[in-house]
Order: sequence, then C-alpha cells, then structure tokens
Amino acid sequence: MKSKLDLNKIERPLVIAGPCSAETEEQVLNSARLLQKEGIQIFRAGIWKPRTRPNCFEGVGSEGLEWLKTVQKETGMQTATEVANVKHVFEALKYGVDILWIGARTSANPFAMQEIADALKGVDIPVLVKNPVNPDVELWIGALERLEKAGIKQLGAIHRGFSSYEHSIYRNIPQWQIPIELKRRMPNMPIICDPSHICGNRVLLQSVSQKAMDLNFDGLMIETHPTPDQAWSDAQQQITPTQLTELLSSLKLRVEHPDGISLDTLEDLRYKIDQYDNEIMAILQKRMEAANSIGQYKKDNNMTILQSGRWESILEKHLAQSKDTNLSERFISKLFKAIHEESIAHQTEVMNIKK
Ligand SMILES: C=C(O[C@@H]1C=C(C(=O)O)C=C[C@H]1O)C(=O)O
Repeated sequence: MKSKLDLNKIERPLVIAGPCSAETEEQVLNSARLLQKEGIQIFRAGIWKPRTRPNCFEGVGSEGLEWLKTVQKETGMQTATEVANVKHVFEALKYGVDILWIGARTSANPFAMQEIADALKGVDIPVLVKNPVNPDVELWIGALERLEKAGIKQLGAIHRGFSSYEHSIYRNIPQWQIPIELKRRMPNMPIICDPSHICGNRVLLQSVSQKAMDLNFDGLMIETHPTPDQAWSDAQQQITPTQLTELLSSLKLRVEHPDGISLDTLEDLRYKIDQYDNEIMAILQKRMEAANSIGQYKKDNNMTILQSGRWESILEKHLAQSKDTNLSERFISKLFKAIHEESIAHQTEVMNIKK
C-alpha cells in the first residue's frame, strides 16, 4: 500500500505532533482526538523509548501499536513512531504504522542503521532520520544513504540537536550549522526540526520553531500531551494541543525566493559582502604568510610552535575588543581559534614537512 504522505511534495510546515510516549490507550486516543480537532494530520507516539538509564519508563511496546491502529481508523490521521532495531521495524510494519523515524542514538550506529535499512528493503514507507547524538554530519548523511541504497524513496531528516557537556539553555544544542551543511550536501532532502528535544522545556519552543522556519526547514515535530505535567516521559518539554495551535499560528512563514519583488537592493548589499569577503581572504593569506616566516624562525631557533602566553594574550585582547563592536564574544572566540589552528598547521608544515 502506498503511503499518503509524500515527503517529496511537502507543504510547509509539515507538522507531526503527539505525545513523547504512548502511555495508555485512553491517553493515545485522547491525544489524537484533540490534535485532530486542531487540524493536525500526522500523529506521533513513542512505543519503544531509548532511555539513558534503566528502570525508567521504556515504552509500552507492541501493545501500543494496536492503539495507533485505532487512531488511524478513528481519526484518519497518519501515525509515526520510532524504530531502533529490526524487531521494531517488523512490528511497526505489521501494525501498519504510516511513517517511521530513526532516533539519534540509532543513527549514530552504522551497524544498527544497516540492519534497519536491510529490514526495510522493498518497503514503500516514509522514513525520517534524526541527527546522530554527536555533531557529525557525515554520520547523519551515512545513515540517510544506507536507507536510500535500500530503496527507500521517501526520506527525510530530523534535526533534534546535539549532546554536549557544555552548559547550555538547551537540552540538546542546536548547532544550526550542521543541518545547514546537510541541506548544502543533500539539497533535496526534507528537513524537519524537533524543537521539543532541542529545548527540553516549553519556554524555548516558539523561538526555536521560528528559527527553523527562517532557515527554510520543511516541518516541525513537536511533542504534545493532553496533560503535559503528568506525562510519563519528558514532561517539561511537552505542550497541550491548544498550545501547539497557538505556537503554530504565531510562526511567520517566509520563503527563500519570493515572487515578484525586485532584488536590486539585495544585489547591492551582496556586492558589498563580496568585497568584504575578498578583503578578509587577502588579509588571512597575509597573516598565514607571516605565520610561515615565524615557523621558519622557530625552526632555526629550536622553539616550539605553540606559544601559550602569546596565544592567550591575542585571544584575550580580541575578546575584550569585541565588547565595543557588533561582534559577539562567541564568534570572536571561534574565529580566532580557527585562525590559530590554521596558523599552527602552516608552521607545522614549514617545520616538519617542507624540506
Ligand atoms: C604565530 C605564532 O605561533 C602560534 C600561533 C599564533 C598565532 O597565529 O597568532 C600565536 C601563538 C602561537 O601559539 C607565534 O608564536 O607568534
């Protein structure tokens, strides 16, 4: 049977909503009915929950798949759930789940991904792949490619943020440059944002959803629960179906290339950007030439490449200067660390590689 959702023809934003976990039949049906009233067409619910520690609620298992079937029959909504192994795939297919997604812990594991891809050979069902927990775009692409090779025609990516030891307001740091890179590498791959797992709390959901729309993401997967505070998993990040509607109607939907407007002003501004970029390139080249000469000096005088005191003072000076500019400390820190790394690479080449 051909699935109704065509991931290759999405009307933005595609919305997938439903509870983090299927808990009871009543909770599942109640959630679905409320979402259907709000006009949501795709219902999500976790049946098997990968939890960091044992003795947490790990999902109701296959029993919940019956409830998803009732959701389809009663509301006409399509259903989506996470599969993490071959058994889950077969069970979900047996019960007619419409859309599958692969979680972040699974997409980080090429063996698990290959087994799932093999189990899906010859099946025509949309499959969405969450980014791996670690910020590695290659791993994410690899997971998608394994499914592509297995013949899955309707593929999509879900951005759910990345684990980090860094203290952050987010549960999983968005690292937007990673989904942006995925879009560059796989321009036709639909990308759906999962603000619930990025934020880990309700407060930030709206701003992250708006940002995803402004980055031209194709859709949103948002966790909803009829009584979020009573949810058996991830209570703090779930919202009610009514709050979901409020959130969705607050979003401003912009397009990448609007019809019928003159681009003259934009082109003038882009001309300026191109000039500045050329200047940046020329300056960086000159800076690396100086680094090469320093490398030669250090080689001749038996000095180490890394000079911690000098590096510390450069970084500190520019971080302090950034306060009087429109450049953020975070940006300046990243920029100078990248420059320093490249400078060290140049000196290493001069010292140890070049004859
Ligand atoms: C260029 C030098 O070598 C290294 C690179 C630096 C840089 O590119 O700014 C600074 C300190 C060193 O760790 C240097 O010693 O001055």
